[in-house]
Amino acid sequence: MTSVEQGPRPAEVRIQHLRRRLERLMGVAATEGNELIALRNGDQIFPEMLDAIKAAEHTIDMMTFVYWRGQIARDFAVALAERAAAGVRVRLLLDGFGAMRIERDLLDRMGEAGVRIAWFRKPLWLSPLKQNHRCHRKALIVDEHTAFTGGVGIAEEWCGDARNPGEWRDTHVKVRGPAVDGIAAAFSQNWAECHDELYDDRDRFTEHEQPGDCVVQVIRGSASIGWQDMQTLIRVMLTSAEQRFRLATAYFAPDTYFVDLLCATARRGVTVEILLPGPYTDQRACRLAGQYHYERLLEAGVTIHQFQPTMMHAKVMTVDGVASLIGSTNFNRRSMNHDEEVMLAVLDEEFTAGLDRDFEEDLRRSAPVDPARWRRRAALQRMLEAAVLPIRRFL
Ligand SMILES: O=P(O)(O)OC[C@H](O)CO
Repeated sequence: MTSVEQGPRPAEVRIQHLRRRLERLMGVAATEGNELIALRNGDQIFPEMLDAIKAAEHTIDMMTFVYWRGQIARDFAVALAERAAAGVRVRLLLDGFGAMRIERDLLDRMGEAGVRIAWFRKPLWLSPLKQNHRCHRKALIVDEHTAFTGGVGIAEEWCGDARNPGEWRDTHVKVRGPAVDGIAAAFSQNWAECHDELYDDRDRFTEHEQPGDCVVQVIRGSASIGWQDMQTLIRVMLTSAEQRFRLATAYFAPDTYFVDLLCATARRGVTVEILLPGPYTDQRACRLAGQYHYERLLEAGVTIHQFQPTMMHAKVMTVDGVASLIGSTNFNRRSMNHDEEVMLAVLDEEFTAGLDRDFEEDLRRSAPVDPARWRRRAALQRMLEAAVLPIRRFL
């Protein structure tokens, strides 16, 4: 680890060191020549995804944790069904828990059009041991050369531009280039568990072009007992930070290891900024589990900001303005221990600067948690924080 006292090194040197560190510790080669476009909120995300689906000529693979209701849920179903009816191979992988609220008629319509739909670990069909391990990845891969991943779910909550509580704040990314393979593999890994057919003659397996400049490593997290790759990835990013570590997450409920690591990172002089949901969150127990740790984090110098206009649902981390993580992983035990996840490690100053600008814009619509006021919080709040401790490993 480089000590903060040594001062900043040129960005390209840090990027190269971080790249090699990640490649050797994760065992996954980074790819070059990727074009990445960050998409902010449903207004940008959904039209891009739907346009890509409508332009598909060979294959569409889509996986999602949330597939709920609303016009956007219908728009996706209609677009997928239309392409399947036109002869494109369309595969849709739905998490058996997260997508339970999908409307029956949409499933029927897609099925009749030829969309191959598979359910990942439908709760009642499984042993209790597997039910805790969900498919939380969000990925869309079109014609093997364009992919999307990030935080978005397919539901009306994600529509709009985070203007009010009905429009959640999220970030997704559109990827072209060799990194698409890693995202496609995240789909294939989970699809293989649920379906006999892994590929067919509509998969062309053609080479990727290099349409951009981004270096990207694609990391998959899988349910396991013991230490997980997703934990290693975040640990490397935190321990590599020399100046600034930023985290935006929907669900903040880490184990004590990661709380300690955040504190240690701040204590060695790195600016650690955390952006979390404020008054609007759909999982209060998870928020309480995270709030249990606020006092220690604030004492260590970590700043915590709560997003005010609506639910903050993005899953983004940036390091020193040179590298970023974006994907499906929340900063909680569920993402780091229990669920299938996919995260892009992007080693690129320009892309990271865009995410940092978004972060700063979000901060302007957030309220900081004041350490002195937090220490004086109500006894009831403290009791609620303690009350969720027994279930925190599932949050
Ligand atoms: O799990 P996420 O981060 O995809 O968010 C969806 C929520 O679980 C819905 O409650």
